[in-house]
Amino acid sequence: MAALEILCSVAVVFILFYYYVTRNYNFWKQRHVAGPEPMFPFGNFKEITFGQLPIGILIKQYYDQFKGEPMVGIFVRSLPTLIVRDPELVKDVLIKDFTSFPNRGIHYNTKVDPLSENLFMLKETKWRPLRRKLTPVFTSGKLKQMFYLLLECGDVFEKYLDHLSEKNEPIECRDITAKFTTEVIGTCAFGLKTDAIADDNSEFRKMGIRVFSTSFMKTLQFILRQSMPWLYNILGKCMADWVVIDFFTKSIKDTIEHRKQNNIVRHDFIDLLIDMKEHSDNMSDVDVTDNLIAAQAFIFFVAGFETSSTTMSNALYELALNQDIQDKLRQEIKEEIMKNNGELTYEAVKDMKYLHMVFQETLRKYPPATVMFRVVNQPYTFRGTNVTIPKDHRVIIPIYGLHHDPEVYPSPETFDPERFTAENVKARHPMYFIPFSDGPRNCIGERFAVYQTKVGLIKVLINHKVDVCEKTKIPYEFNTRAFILTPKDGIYLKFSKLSA
Ligand code: HEM
Repeated sequence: MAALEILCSVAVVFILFYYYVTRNYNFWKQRHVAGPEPMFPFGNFKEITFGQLPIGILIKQYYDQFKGEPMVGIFVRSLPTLIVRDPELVKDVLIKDFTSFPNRGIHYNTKVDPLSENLFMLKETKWRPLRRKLTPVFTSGKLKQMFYLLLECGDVFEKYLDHLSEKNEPIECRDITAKFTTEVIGTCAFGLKTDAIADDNSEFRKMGIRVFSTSFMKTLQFILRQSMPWLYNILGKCMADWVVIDFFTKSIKDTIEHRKQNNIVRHDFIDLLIDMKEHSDNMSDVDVTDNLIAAQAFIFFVAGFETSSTTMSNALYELALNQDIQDKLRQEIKEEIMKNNGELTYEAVKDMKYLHMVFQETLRKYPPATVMFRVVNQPYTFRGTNVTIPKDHRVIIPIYGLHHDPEVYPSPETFDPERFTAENVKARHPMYFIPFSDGPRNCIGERFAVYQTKVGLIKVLINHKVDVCEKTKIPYEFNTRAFILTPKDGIYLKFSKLSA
């Protein structure tokens, strides 16, 4: 009898759970939006739940499957979510109708994680004044002032490469490029000499690895934060990585104190953040505390080092596979430096047109952020359609799908910088190339990323030839669990010093 009761209870719980998860599965049918059939209990996210595919690649499969549709309705487990395919509608979401889509829908709680009070996570009311204050930090004028810091890091990197290439062994590019970008961001965002390039025990490098490592606890924390925010608010503090939080908070607070006491001016992010604190007028209800400053420096570090280092590694990988492109690029680099009296200046980098094409093609083929999320803050009808989504529903911008659309980029897996001649760019809808996104909430660090990545590439290519070797995986597999598009294993290449 007891067994029967238990069985009945289990059946009732299962039926309730089934009903709860599938209650919305008609959502897109009712709105006549095409999409794949959802599967209980994963919706259309089975591969993500089991870590079988990177999110951008799964979304690209739906993008390809529903060719010709302006949008595709899917279910993130039980949550109706819309993939926006049509580039005009993408433009509406990101730019024209931004007032309806200002948020990414990431839950955060500063009591649980003090560094979550950052530009990437904040909701519109706090985000707007902060973004307005931080935008001048990234102007070309400010970047020009900071360029000498990039060069200093570039010089250390170049020496390190000389030393490594002498060993004549395969070099793991993801590691060396991450050391370079850690040093750059550490220098610019924290005002510290991180020793990330030369010292394998650099604390900043260790923290960088720790922030981007994947673990069961991190996945659980992410799922909890997004699916059960109330429970995250209770348990999140125990799950947060306090080693990372304490390290970054202390580093930034110590630096600010040291600068103030010694009247140090370096024209880097820290100076600009201190300035923001001292002139915190027009910040409406935002209280500019040391913690808020630390959270911004932290997000510059997190959003800036892995994205740029992965881009550098991917560019080197493609250049090793395409020696003609590498030769042409090196030729341009040498010519532009010669034109500037043998110096690598901000202007010289700006004038390297072919480098820009290689950089863009790298980001087309390997966009580090493969999708973007937005949450609508009021009922919204997509232009030219009868499709209305209610407040608080999510949309996905399929960056990887758009970048790999064969009708826009024939043979999308071929690496071809010529896709980015001025003429070819003009002939395409601009929303088919959005590695940094677009509109008011795009990547604030775009300009910085461009220069950091280019200086790193120049420093490698000016004196070294990069080749594939026996350890190079062609093609390489993607890491299916990381949010940023990264290779599963390292990118091993051979570096040979060129004669002067
Ligand atoms: C190749 C390098 C990079 C790529 C591909 C990249 C891409 C992106 C993308 C796609 C977004 C989301 C935009 C959206 O949702 O519309 C973003 C946001 C952001 N990125 Fe980057 N990023 C890069 C480097 C950097 C760097 C170097 C920094 C800082 C120094 C940075 C700081 C940020 C911040 C703070 C945000 C949030 C902006 C906001 O919400 O207002 N990123 N980035």
